[in-house]
Amino acid sequence: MTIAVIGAGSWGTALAQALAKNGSQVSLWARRASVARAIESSHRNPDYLSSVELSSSIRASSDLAEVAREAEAVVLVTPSKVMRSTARELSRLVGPDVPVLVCFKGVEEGTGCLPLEVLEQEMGGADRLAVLSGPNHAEEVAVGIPAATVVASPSAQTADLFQQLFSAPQFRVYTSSDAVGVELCAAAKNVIAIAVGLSYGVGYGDNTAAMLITRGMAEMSRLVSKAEGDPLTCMGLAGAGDLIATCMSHHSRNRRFGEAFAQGMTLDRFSEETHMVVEGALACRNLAVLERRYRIELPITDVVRGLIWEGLAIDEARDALNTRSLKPEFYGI
Ligand SMILES: NC(=O)C1=CN([C@@H]2O[C@H](COP(=O)(O)OP(=O)(O)OC[C@H]3O[C@@H](n4cnc5c(N)ncnc54)[C@H](O)[C@@H]3O)[C@@H](O)[C@H]2O)C=CC1
Ligand SMILES: O=C(CO)COP(=O)(O)O
Repeated sequence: MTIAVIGAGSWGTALAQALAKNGSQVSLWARRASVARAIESSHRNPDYLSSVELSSSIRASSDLAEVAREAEAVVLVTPSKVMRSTARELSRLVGPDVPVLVCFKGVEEGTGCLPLEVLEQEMGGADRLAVLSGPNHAEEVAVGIPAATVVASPSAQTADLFQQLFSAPQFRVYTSSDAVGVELCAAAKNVIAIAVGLSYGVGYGDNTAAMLITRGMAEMSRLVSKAEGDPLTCMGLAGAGDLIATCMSHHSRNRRFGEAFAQGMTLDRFSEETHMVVEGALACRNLAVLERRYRIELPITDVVRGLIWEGLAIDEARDALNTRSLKPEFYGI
């Protein structure tokens, strides 16, 4: 099949490579023409995963129309903040039955819409849409270190298609019908990873990290239940799996940002220096819409938002969490 991969950052590059190694012809869209040209001429992405030699079945271009024209399926790997504008542009370029897979992680600013909701509004056809998420650091997937992931879609046929396209001995792909659960876990876990990074950054220990991860799971479970996802998804690869990988791995930009922020780094400077996206920094704001809509408490998400965007001090954040009213462990789930 000919697959358009939209976004040539770390994850787009790794997924393009995975598809090409499985026999697909990949057309990779890079926002910057210089990156597309470099991939065409050297079979390496100069800015992301530059040590990985890319398959000759990957062609790159910065012209979205050229990349999308022949596509039999589309894989979206831009930052989440451009989900709607990208979907709108693609709706004019790809046919109404072309399957589309979301691989970015986040919810829409202002509306709290989940990615598949936004895509359905802009491109139509819920059954052709799917989301892929799991404990998958691009740096490891790109070099074939064993990993597993989940593809969720309202349509079993669409989930099966993407499962087939990506499955390899070193990359095990499960399917799920719970797209809502997978999308919410993907957005929420990045916020918790920032909290864990912050906690290590101020010198707290492994007990604190485990507390944040486990109570972060409670927040994810609350969100997923209220949004009528399947709470079991929180126990799976897209939930607990990705939460653990992101909170514990030094590959994680969210965790690294949290550590750096605790030591005085700003979000703008981190983004400028790394040229990488810190999805949790936006998600902590965007999830507040859902927190209000569902009348649930997301206390860790609240303090991360307070720290990054509202001038909350670390000591105030610690106290805000640890002086909450005492309650049974599984209250509100
Ligand atoms: N890196 C990873 O290991 C994984 C990343 N993801 C998700 O994939 C999505 C993309 O992240 P990465 O590939 O890691 O990117 P990255 O952080 O490695 O690089 C940023 C990418 O975003 C592009 N970009 C920046 N502003 C843009 C704009 N206005 N419009 C279009 N593109 C723009 C840059 O050109 C670059 O390709 C994020 O939602 C991330 O959470 C998901 C799983 C694993
Ligand atoms: O989603 C990821 C791993 O599954 C990547 O996490 P970071 O964006 O924190 O690097």
